[in-house]
Formats: sequence, structure tokens, C-alpha cells
Amino acid sequence: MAPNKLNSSGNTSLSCSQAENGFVNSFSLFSEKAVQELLQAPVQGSDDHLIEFSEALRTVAKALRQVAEGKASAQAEAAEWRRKYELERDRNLKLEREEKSCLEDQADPDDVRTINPAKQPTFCNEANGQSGKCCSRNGICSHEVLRDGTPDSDSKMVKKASFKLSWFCKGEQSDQYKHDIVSFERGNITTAERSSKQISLKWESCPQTVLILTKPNSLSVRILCVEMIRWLRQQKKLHIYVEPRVRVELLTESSYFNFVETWKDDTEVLMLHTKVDLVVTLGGDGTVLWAASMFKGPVPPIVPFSLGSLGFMTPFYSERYKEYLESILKGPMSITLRHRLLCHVIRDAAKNDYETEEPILVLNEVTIDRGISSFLTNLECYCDDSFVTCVQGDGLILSTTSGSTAYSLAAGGSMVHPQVPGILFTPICPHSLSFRPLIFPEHVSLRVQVPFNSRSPAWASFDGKDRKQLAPGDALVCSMAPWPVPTACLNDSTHDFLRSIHDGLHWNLRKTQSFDGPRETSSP
Ligand SMILES: NC(=O)c1ccc[n+]([C@@H]2O[C@H](COP(=O)([O-])OP(=O)(O)OC[C@H]3O[C@@H](n4cnc5c(N)ncnc54)[C@H](O)[C@@H]3O)[C@@H](O)[C@H]2O)c1
Ligand SMILES: Nc1ncnc2c1ncn2[C@@H]1O[C@H](COP(=O)(O)OP(=O)(O)OP(=O)(O)O)[C@@H](O)[C@H]1O
Repeated sequence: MAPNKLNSSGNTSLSCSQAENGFVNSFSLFSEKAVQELLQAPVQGSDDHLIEFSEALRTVAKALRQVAEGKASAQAEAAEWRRKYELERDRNLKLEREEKSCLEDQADPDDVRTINPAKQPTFCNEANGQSGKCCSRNGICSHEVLRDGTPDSDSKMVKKASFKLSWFCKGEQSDQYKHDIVSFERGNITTAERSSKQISLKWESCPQTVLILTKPNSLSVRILCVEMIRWLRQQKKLHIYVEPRVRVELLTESSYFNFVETWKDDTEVLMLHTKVDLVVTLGGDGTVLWAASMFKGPVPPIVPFSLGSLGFMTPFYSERYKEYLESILKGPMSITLRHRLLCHVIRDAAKNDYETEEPILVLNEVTIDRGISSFLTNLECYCDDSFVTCVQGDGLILSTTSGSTAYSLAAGGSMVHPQVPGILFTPICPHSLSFRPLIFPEHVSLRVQVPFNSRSPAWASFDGKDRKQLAPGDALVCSMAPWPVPTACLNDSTHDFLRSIHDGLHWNLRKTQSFDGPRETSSP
């Protein structure tokens, strides 16, 4: 009965290191189960040794559980440190690149854009407030925001149109962009006037290149695309880019479309933002999401034409495309800067930096759900370093304000004006009576961790696509991206948003109460 393994008080004399080295490596949680099963067998008779032995086994089971839990928490801590290290490294790399880009730009102030697919673009990170001396005070100039590679002898020279963004206050254009939001005068804290700032885009040189993106397998989209390309070429003398699939379709129609350009591989797609002045989408909201997903960095202004069923983000009527495009190419135009989320999947199994996956940008939302598993999700959520909650239900949606009218709305989240900067935290069917959706400010970083004791893996999907499995120990980290999606407005941001929720969702539609009925009397 191995009495020498028990100390005088009947407890095991296992030291912590013995427990870790001996038990964790040789026994698994299965051993704990085996011990429990042994314990459940009734102890026959009144033999003191048997009673003592069963107590010892109980203690061993407890020690095993503690060691397993300790290991899980140490792994979670290690994953968190790795996440912090990766974020820090990314930030430093970005800063380094920006500095280099600023130096290069000072050396060569010429604004001519050069196509060089082999070279990655470098950006001035406006969103992080690190633009320094590059950007002006009362608006932003595109040539100050975007800096691309140096000229390459093999590449074609294309001059990309420059534009200026400015803020309209109270319906009037104003150059008085206020920097002091909070002031402290004579001991009184006051805030600056909060006027609504509709952003206006004014071309400083004529746009020359248009990228047309179309919903596949739609006859009406195909017909409009052919007509629009002819018009843009013949009347506006523009360069046209389309997806490789569409170019093939066009050439099947007529060899006239030989002038239409496309790309060969993903490296060229990465450089599209340096060639294209304007993106036109023909389809529904899915086509706008598709367009946004093609740009892993800065996005050119998008003009979304409605050829879908709902069209929340597609305010332009396709029948009047000539009139709209005339006005947009002339400028100025009102735009909505739609924020995106930058999502990183951090694998517990990643042993080194090379295994870190590419970050993914979403315009609507990232969803972490239970996939095909029938178990509840068990997702630990942190906001920066603070614990938020544990989601036990079907899953969680981290949404932008543009995405607030999509999946998040269906899961009970608020509808939020797309220009409000924030991250929506909306549970999907939580198994709890008090789990209300939250909205976090734009500057936070959210981390959703699948704990080691989760019964099943979770699944992440990005704007409803690209499902990725998150195994126990994996995490998804998400924060506001520095590259918004500028979409042209038909009127202005607020008008377009309200029109969408009225026409698209019939928001708060109710028959007006008749006048013919009881009335409040004036006296109490
Ligand atoms: N239960 C749900 O409501 C549910 C479930 C899955 C996905 N979705 C949404 O579908 C989106 C993907 O769209 P898709 O077109 O590629 O797939 P899809 O073709 O399945 O369309 C989904 C629907 O969502 C609408 N939609 C998309 N973005 C919207 C937005 N920002 N505001 C209002 N409505 C919007 C589309 O118009 C479409 O009617 C996902 O990002 C997600 O938000 C919703
Ligand atoms: N250029 C494209 N290439 C590949 N897939 C695309 C492209 N454009 C759109 N899609 C996909 O096609 C699907 C349908 O597109 P979209 O949502 O625009 O049309 P819809 O469903 O008719 O309109 P709505 O979203 O308004 O209901 C989406 O899932 C979208 O991701």
C-alpha cells in the first residue's frame, strides 16, 4: 500500500517541482479521472489503512488538478506576454518605416506616383497621431498622407490625383478645425463647441484612374459595367481597372475593351492604392465589403452604386450613374470615413515570430462563435489589461459602427452612426439574463481568448468570410485600424445613414395615432 508516500498527517509529501515534473509529464488529466474512479469504488470493511489510502488518493487528485490549472494559467500569461511583445515590435517597425519614408520624401518632394509592385507602401500614421509635420492643420492632403516607393526603371509612371479633405462645421465649410477639445480656464473645465464635422473631399488635380468592382454572376451588373466603362473612356478619357475575371468577360464581349487594365497577382493588388484615384462598386453591401478587403492599407474613395437587395452602404442609384459620376469627378464630394478593425490571430502553438499570421482588416465585424460545435462558447475577454467578461453562449461580435446595422444589429446591438468612433461588443445568444451589449471607445485593444479549459475550439470569421479555428490557448486581438474606408455620400453622412435605416429596415415604422380620440385636458 506504499505508506512511505504519505506524511504523518496523511497528506502527500509531494513538492511542487516533483508534482510538475513527475505528475504533469507522466499523468494527464486522464490520471486525475482514473484516481476519481478509484475513489468512487466503496471502501470495504473498516480497515484504517484503506481509509488512509483513499484520503491520500483524494489529495493526489487535488494536487493533479492544481498543477493542471497552474499550467493553464502560466500558458495564458505567456500568450499575453507574447501578444504584448508582438504589438510592441509591430509598433516599432511601423515607426521605423515612417521615419524612413519621411526622410525619403524630404529628399524627393516630387509628387509623381510610380508603380513598383515589388516594393511595399509606407504610410504616415495619421490615426496614431504620429503624422508630425507631414499633415496640415485645417485638413489633410492626400500627398501628405500617402508615400510610396522610389521610382523603378521598369515601371510605368502614373500621376495619381491629389485631393484635400476638410471639415464642414454646422453646414458651412470652415478652416477653423479646433484642436483644443478641453480647456481649463480660471479653474473651470470647458469643452470646445462640438459642431458636426461632415468631411468633404476636394480634388486638387483631376482623377485619371477608376477601378470598377462588380458583384459576380449578375446580368444587370454586367450590362451596367459595360455601359459605364464605355462612357468613362469615351466621355471622361479615364484609365479603367477591373478584376481579371471581369476583363476576360469584357473581351469575350468585344475586343474594344482591350484598353481595360487589370493585375496579375496579389503583389500588384497590394499596390493598387497607388494607381487608383476612385473605386466604383456595382452590387450590394457585400461588394463594398469586398472592395474594402482588397486594400490592406490606405483605401481610395469608394463610390458605391446600388445593385443589391438591401444596400445600407450603397446610396447611389445605378440608373443615374452619369450624373453622379460627373459631379464626383468634378468634386467636391461629401464622404464618410468608415472605420475598420485590425484583427490579429495569436496562436498558442506559434513557437516563433515567423508563425504569426497576417493581420486581417474588417469593415463590418469580426465574429467569434461556436462553429459546428454544440457546446457553449467559453471566451475570456479583456479590454487592454482589464478583464471584461467571459462569454458563454453562441459567440461574440466585435463590430465597427458601420457594421452596427449588420450582424451586430441582429444580435441585439445598438445601431450607431458610422462616423462615431467606437467598437461594439455584442454577445450572440448569451446564456445569461444580464449580458447587455457594450460600446468601447476607439483607442482600446480588445482580446478574446479561448481558455485552456474550453470544451471546444471557437471559430473567427471576418466580415462573414475567411473562417479560422481558434484552439484552446489561441487569442484574437482587435483594435481600430489606421486606414478607414472613405465612401462617397449621396447627401451627407447623417442623411444617408437615416435614409438607410428608414428605407432598408423600416426603422420605427408605425401607423400614426389618429387625432380622433381622448385628449389631455389643460387643467390637472
Ligand atoms: N444574422 C445576421 O444578420 C447575419 C449573419 C451572418 C452574416 N451577417 C452579415 O453579413 C455580412 C456579410 O455580408 P455579405 O453581403 O457578404 O453576405 P450576404 O450576401 O449573406 O448578406 C448579408 C446581408 O447583410 C447586409 N449587410 C452587410 N453589411 C451591412 C451593413 N454594414 N449594414 C447593414 N446591412 C449589411 C447585406 O446587405 C445583406 O443583406 C457580415 O459582415 C455580417 O454582418 C449577418
Ligand atoms: N468582386 C467580387 N468578387 C467576389 N465576390 C464578390 C465580389 N463582389 C461581391 N462579392 C460577394 O458576392 C456576395 C453578394 O454580393 P452583394 O452583397 O454585393 O450582393 P447582394 O447579396 O445581391 O446584395 P445585398 O448585400 O444588398 O443583399 C457577397 O458575399 C460578396 O462578398
